[in-house]
Amino acid sequence: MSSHGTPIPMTSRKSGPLKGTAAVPGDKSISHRALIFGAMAVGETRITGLLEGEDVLDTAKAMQALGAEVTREGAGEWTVHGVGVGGFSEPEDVIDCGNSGTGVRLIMGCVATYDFCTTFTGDGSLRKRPMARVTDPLALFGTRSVGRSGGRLPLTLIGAAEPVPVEYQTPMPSAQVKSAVLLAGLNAPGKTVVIEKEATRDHTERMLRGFGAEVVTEKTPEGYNKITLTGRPELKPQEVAVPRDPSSAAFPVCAALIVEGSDILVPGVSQNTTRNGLYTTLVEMGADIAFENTREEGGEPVADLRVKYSKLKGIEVPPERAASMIDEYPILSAIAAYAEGKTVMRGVKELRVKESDRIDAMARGLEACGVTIEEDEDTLIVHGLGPDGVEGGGTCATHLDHRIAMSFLILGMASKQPVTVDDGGPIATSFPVFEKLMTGLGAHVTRNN
Ligand SMILES: O=C(O)C1=C[C@@H](OP(=O)(O)O)[C@@H](O)[C@H](O)C1
Ligand SMILES: C=C(OP(=O)(O)O)C(=O)O
Repeated sequence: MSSHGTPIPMTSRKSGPLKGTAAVPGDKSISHRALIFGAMAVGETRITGLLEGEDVLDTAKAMQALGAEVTREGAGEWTVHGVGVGGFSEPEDVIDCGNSGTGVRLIMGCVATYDFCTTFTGDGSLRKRPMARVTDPLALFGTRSVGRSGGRLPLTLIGAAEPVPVEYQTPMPSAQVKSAVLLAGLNAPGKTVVIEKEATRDHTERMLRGFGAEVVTEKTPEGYNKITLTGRPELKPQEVAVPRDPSSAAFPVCAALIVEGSDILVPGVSQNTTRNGLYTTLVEMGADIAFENTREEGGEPVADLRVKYSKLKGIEVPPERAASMIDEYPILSAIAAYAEGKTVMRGVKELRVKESDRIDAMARGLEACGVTIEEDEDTLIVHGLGPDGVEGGGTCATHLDHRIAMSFLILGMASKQPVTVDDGGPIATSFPVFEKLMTGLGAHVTRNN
């Protein structure tokens, strides 16, 4: 279900060998940022390959509400006439970010250092997610906020009239929190500093440099990342070619690994070390993946992945890898059911505050499909049943979470009984062509009404 629609139950069942090319859509993180930075540049930014998923479309609307001109020119082709740093105007209505944590948290950063008021809301999932992790550091700039208990949406930000620059160490590994602080720092004088203990995706830093801001990343003596941004730059419009999304690529890649006889090509998968933890993990599990034609696309290192059906073995995923594959744990836990032995995922408590509590959602759905799991606050362990051992047959609750929906639909492509999800609608937030793309490879996935 999208923010306001009716649920769309979907079912997948044992599929023939998957063959062909899986060209997944544009990267969600980079798409949000291309629109936001375009809106803050002076002049016309051109974007190609933009992900036209609901999350990103909500960010496009928000940029319009703040005064930028955002136009769709063709499939994935967009232009943004930016207003320059300091140029946003007070939105006339509530900003609805739908299902998107990235959208709402980055846009909170954008408006935090403007002398005006912005009210945010979102769908039933987003209204449950914690926002104090962003409003706390924004308060250091002088921004005030009033939200529901626990800092939940709907929430109003009263921007700082005379912002001061900030130095902040993020208490959890979060690119959204880091980015919110850096974005607020754009309209503050002087240098804003963010320190992160564990490296998280670095698209904000890379792209802001591309738009002409001064952003310096150094290592502290303890080995932490220290990012220093010089405020009030003039951002120059760019041509942004959005690379494909490695988090979406994970679904056809993992499907090919568990569906017998599969052999697919997944072009342009990011090798950015802040994003590619899943691929390292899959290789350790014994996946037959060839990384071909390594090159640069849209400022990101990418490779074409040739993926073949593989006998997987369970492993212990190093906790320090978590940030680089945080959105991929649901699909990893699904295919871990097909491995020999157990797959241990520790240091993953951030999964509990995503679109759903992803540890709980995966645990309950896997159990409904005959898989034994163990969990605690920060851990998920899946006991693999081997390539032919997964029963399936469950109906899995997706809790308005696209990655949970897609993970269970992939699970059902190799299980003995079909797997149903109660609502595949949220898939449109990040991967609107999922069903078409998977069907095109030979997978059996259908809507039930
Ligand atoms: O900055 C981003 O684009 C994102 C950061 C991550 O969230 P956290 O910052 O909450 O870890 C990730 O889960 C999300 O899908 C996208
Ligand atoms: C966590 C995710 O997104 P967001 O936080 O932007 O809602 C995701 O896409 O898996």
